[in-house]
Amino acid sequence: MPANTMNEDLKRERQRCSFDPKELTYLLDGGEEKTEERRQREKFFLDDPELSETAPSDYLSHKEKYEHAVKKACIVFKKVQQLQAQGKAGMQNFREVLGGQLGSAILRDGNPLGLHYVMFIPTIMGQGTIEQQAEWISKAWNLEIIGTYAQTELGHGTFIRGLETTATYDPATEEFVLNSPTLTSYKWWPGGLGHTANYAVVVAQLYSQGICHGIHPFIVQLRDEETHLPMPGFENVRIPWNYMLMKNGKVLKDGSYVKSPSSKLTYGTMIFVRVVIVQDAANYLRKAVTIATRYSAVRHQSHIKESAPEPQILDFVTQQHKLFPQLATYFALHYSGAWLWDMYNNVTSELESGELDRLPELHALACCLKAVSAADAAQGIETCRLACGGHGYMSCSSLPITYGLVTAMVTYEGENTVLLLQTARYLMKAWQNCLDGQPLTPSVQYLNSVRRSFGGVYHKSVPWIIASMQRIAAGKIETAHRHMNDKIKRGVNSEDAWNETSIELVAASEAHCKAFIVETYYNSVQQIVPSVSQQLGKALTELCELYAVNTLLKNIGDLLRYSNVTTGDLENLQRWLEELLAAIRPNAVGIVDGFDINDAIIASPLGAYDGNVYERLFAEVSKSPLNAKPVNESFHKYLKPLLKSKM
Ligand SMILES: CCCCCCCC/C=C\CCCC(=O)SCCNC(=O)CCNC(=O)[C@H](O)C(C)(C)COP(=O)(O)OP(=O)(O)OC[C@H]1O[C@@H](n2cnc3c(N)ncnc32)[C@H](O)[C@@H]1OP(=O)(O)O
Ligand SMILES: Cc1cc2nc3c(=O)[nH]c(=O)nc-3n(C[C@H](O)[C@H](O)[C@H](O)COP(=O)(O)OP(=O)(O)OC[C@H]3O[C@@H](n4cnc5c(N)ncnc54)[C@H](O)[C@@H]3O)c2cc1C
Repeated sequence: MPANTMNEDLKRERQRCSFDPKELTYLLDGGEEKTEERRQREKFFLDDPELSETAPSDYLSHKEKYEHAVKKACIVFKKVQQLQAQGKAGMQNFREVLGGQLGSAILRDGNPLGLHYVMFIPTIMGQGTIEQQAEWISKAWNLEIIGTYAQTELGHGTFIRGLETTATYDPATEEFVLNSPTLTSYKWWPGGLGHTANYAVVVAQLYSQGICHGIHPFIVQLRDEETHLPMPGFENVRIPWNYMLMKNGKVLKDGSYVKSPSSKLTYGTMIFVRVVIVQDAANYLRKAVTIATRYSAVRHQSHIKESAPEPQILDFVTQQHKLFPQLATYFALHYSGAWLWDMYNNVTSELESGELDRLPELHALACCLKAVSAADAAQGIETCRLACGGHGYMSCSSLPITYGLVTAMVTYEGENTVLLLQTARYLMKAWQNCLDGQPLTPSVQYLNSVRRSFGGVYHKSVPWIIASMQRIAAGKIETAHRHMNDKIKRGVNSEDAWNETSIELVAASEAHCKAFIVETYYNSVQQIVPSVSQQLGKALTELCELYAVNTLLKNIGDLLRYSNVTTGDLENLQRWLEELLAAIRPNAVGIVDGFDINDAIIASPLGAYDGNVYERLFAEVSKSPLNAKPVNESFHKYLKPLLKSKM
């Protein structure tokens, strides 16, 4: 590959960008100093020869992939420890390096230590007493033990009250006896459970004095700390009394049970991971859209005008319509995720002082935001893949693997439909409160004002779109509430009525979440614009407008159903969409440059900063062992005899 050459199209794109991409980078990182720290941190890991790929892992066996992953995870861990010793890394960096964008670039096939940092340690922090934290956290932090989070069983993932593993307290020995007696009670899915972890937080039904007290977390040793041999299986495994995490519900030594202030505090780790997923989904989407945007600026194909040369495919408006909403969606999820993270931290400190009031609202928002961000990021990444034509299908483009990672988010940490129904539960209560004149929490305040007016004359502004989306959400919430209550009045019991109305409940929940995202995104941009250059402010505003217009236009049916919008208004919206695509076009490459994703994290010949797509693609395929010899052995073994026999 020619060294140090920059693709001419990308050079031109960079010259025409109206703002300085560095300004966007600093904004996203939280300042120039933070950008420098991040870049140094990335360099520290990515420049390590032991961590860089010698060959793409696609050509390794399953076993080899696992072994490479463990080796790299250990190197990464030691390097994080070095940073820690220099005061340059904390828990957040562990998560970033071991689970986030940087981690997934180093450990392309998954991180055997991921659950240790993302769930095992956070569960001990959130569910353990001070003494338990003191005992376990430092061991876990220093990797003297390796943990995972074992909740899901072969028979149950969603319905955790149905878990079958039991933990029965034996006051005579002051131990819990854990049992997974059936095939369906096998712990199934926990990351690292197979070969890596030697401890787990096991979620089990607690029995004491003959009474079941529901699910609780227990620390269980899985493997010998020296030999790593598995401990005897899950039949009557005894663990000491203080291995039950007892910050919330407790069993006293005599076996009496002390209830938690809320049984849902046991579900705290799930809220934490859902909150983290929103940011993570956004980051994967920005990686995919960086690849597809740079590729679309370099790739020339077909004609717009017969008389002109083949254009960059980014000049096709349909291509812009595929990619620019993904750029905007990244920002929408980024700002909503940041908002949710703040709320999570505030509510968590309130919980520490015994205030539980805001937990239901946090749960409702975390559920729908996790569901919508995972689904939209997955769909957006798939759109980016398709936007790269055949080359997007290639594994080396990194788009299929990125899609694979994000589509898993739709299922884990609460399957999306199930989570949207949790939010719907909250919305049904909110609507009832609204009807009864009861106070509403901030995220559903809009129900009051929308209930008073279903009107609103079109004007070309994001606030009009927010009001329209709130109208749609309120309309859907009202419809689902009314239909469910009609059924109940006709004698259907409330559980069946819920199930029969669940399509509308899920739709109401999604609409509520989309309205929340647009509003949060808009408010964030409004706050940012005065503090950045006029050019960047304009670019950020255009993206926000695009997200709002495009989201509304994807819901034309709902808009017609729940508002007094006219067909003329819809035409105005379509024109606005097209104007925004044209306005964003010159800045598209600048925006993805502003994301400042290191080429080693991009890991795609289609999306490198220099735009040498074809040279890099060629170099990539030449790494395949299949291309090492001109004739593969299988020709002599199988094809040749077959060809001969036909003669
Ligand atoms: C940079 C780092 C990147 C990190 C990226 C992450 C990578 C990690 C990779 C993989 C991790 C994957 C790990 C897992 O998947 S672990 C397993 C996760 N499992 C789940 O999420 C299970 C989903 N199921 C549930 O959450 C629940 O069972 C349920 C669906 C909510 C139903 O529970 P239950 O039947 O008990 O509850 P009800 O429906 O009856 O509701 C009762 C009331 O409780 C409220 N509720 C429910 N959950 C919570 C909660 N978490 N917090 C607060 N309140 C909660 C619910 O709203 C009801 O309230 P009400 O007032 O209406 O009665
Ligand atoms: C990659 C990956 C990693 C994971 N890591 C872990 C881990 O580390 N630790 C761990 O404990 N678990 C882990 N899990 C398990 C994960 O949390 C569960 O798979 C998830 O919670 C979904 O549960 P399920 O598989 O039982 O799906 P199911 O609940 O069986 O879902 C199947 C279908 O039934 C529907 N459904 C179920 N209940 C309802 C309902 N009440 N109303 C309407 N529809 C419903 C769903 O919408 C879905 O369409 C992981 C899973 C994956 C895929």
